[in-house]
Amino acid sequence: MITLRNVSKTYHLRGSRTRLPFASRRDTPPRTIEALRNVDLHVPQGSIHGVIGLSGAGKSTLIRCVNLLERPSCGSVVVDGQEMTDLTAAQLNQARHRIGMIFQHFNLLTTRNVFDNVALPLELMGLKRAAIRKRVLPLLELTGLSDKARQYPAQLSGGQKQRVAIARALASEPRVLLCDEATSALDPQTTGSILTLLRDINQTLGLTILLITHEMEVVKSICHRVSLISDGELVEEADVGDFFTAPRTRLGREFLNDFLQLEPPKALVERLEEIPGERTHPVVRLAFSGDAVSTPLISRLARECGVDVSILQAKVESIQERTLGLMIAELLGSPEQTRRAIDYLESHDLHVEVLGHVQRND
Ligand SMILES: Nc1ncnc2c1ncn2[C@@H]1O[C@H](COP(=O)(O)OP(=O)(O)OP(=O)(O)O)[C@@H](O)[C@H]1O
Repeated sequence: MITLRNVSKTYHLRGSRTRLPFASRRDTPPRTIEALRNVDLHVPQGSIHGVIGLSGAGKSTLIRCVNLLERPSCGSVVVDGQEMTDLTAAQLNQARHRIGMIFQHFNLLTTRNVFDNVALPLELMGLKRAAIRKRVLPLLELTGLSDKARQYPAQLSGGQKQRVAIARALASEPRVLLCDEATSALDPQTTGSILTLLRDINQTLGLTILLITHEMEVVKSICHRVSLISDGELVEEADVGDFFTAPRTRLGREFLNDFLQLEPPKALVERLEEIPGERTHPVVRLAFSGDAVSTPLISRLARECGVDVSILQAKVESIQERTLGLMIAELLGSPEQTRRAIDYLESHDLHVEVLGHVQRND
């Protein structure tokens, strides 16, 4: 439904030279910022795809390139089979009816009530008042705003404002919804209700959703797939369950550890050595899902490999329909025994990451 191929975006900072003395302008190259570099992304129809990254990584630029609010410097943007970069201004206007967008700060018109905010895109499309009513009323129902139709944005909570924005984005019956940090201004409970609404819309209307966020909670709650953006490049892409089990990049692991708060104790981290020695034992991070969650693997590990397991931290997370177990543990035994223990865990589909090795105290 959305395909970006080799998309780059460079901003040229105009005016950065005009403040310089005239004689030096010629010798000072214009400053440029490469906000996106060679981005490839495919979001299939009906899926929810999250792009997560730190501030300044290029998330907003990326999502704005999809509906050409930002025109890419090069590359191809195909939405619903249409190459967006080839369209004339009038064609682009038409194409944007098929691409709804919501924003962090809602962008509602303060002088219009809820009904009229939702009606706005339909008025711009030239629909008659009766046809507009026919579209708007079910949308107010869908977003839980039927009793707020005559209220103005100033009379609404943040969550209600975002519901209005969602209803407005859906008014032109888009095939795609772009969400630009849609829950970042909301408290956790309201965030939850907006995410539930987005998931319902995705399921009932089959709407394809591309969202950008810096919150792992958003990715965990509703996304099917996730991409990680860093310095304008997509550095990792995975199914959400796989990403939470075993992120492949250092940045991915940092996001996950921050979110799960699952780190070995600080005193232990200070003693961690990279290279194993004769008298060290490994500290491991284990991630397991599916059958492994309910299997007594740790006691079997002790029985079958002869190692003791000292659990430092453990957690069970629900990632949509999947249960994910996470643990940080020391494997206590000889180098041969702990090697066998890691092989045993991997053969039972656990993801094992050796965080380092600590000297034995005995
Ligand atoms: N209109 C612009 N002109 C010049 N530089 C820009 C413009 N918009 C964004 N940038 C720069 O491009 C880079 C990526 O910005 P972008 O807003 O896409 O990041 P982001 O990941 O959305 O950040 P945040 O989460 O803080 O909003 C940054 O270095 C930013 O300063």
